[in-house]
Amino acid sequence: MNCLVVSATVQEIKPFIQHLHSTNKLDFIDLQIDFLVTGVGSVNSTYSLMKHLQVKKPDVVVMAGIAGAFSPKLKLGAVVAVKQEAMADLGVMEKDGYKDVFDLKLLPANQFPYKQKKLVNPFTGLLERTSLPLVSSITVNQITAAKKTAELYQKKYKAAIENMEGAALHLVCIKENIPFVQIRSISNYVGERNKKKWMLKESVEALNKELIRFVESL
Ligand SMILES: O=C(O)c1cccc(C(=O)CC[C@H]2O[C@@H](n3cnc4c(=O)[nH]cnc43)[C@H](O)[C@@H]2O)c1
Repeated sequence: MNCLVVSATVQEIKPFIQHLHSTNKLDFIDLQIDFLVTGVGSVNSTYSLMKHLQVKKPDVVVMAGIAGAFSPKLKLGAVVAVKQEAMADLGVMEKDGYKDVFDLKLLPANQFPYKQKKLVNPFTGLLERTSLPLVSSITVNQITAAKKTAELYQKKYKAAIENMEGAALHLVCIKENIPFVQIRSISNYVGERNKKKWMLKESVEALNKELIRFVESL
């Protein structure tokens, strides 16, 4: 089995890479792992993923990264799997409020690969296999720093977390019919721009613990 592990930055999967170098577990199982560090954001991740898929078709793609949470109900360092993504900031801010591409009728809400405006992971077996809480996520180009925007997104998309690459993974893998899963660890709360409050080290540690457990279970 070929597994592609994808992240926006190398820092997010460094402990996983170090673990692979220090274990001989993979010598005894049929699992080959490739890494892809895409750079931050949907444009970078779409390009990198498509470029990789042109030369190699993995049996499973695992995106691993940190994320912001909308509610303190999700604790910093908690690890979740994403069941669906929405592209939250693709639209227009008008006098009477925010309209996304679906509100603007530029995209039909159920046009493949969208289902009710969302990019839903159809590989439910893989999601269950993570044994992680399943959440709804939004993907943004700009980290949401304003409380008002955070409230707008949370209300409109009923999202628990936000990140900057997930929708690209969902769109590419659904369209290419490649099994995938997205695992995220909570590093900060959305709307809070003080990076000193981000629990980077702890969230990366928690993320990698789950990533190792999941990949070794494949
Ligand atoms: O500075 C570091 O040491 C460091 C270590 C690991 C990761 C980073 C990043 O900057 C990762 C950027 C990545 O994180 C996602 N993210 C995290 N929080 C949010 C958020 O509140 N809103 C949107 N995205 C978030 C995002 O996917 C970025 O690609 C730094």
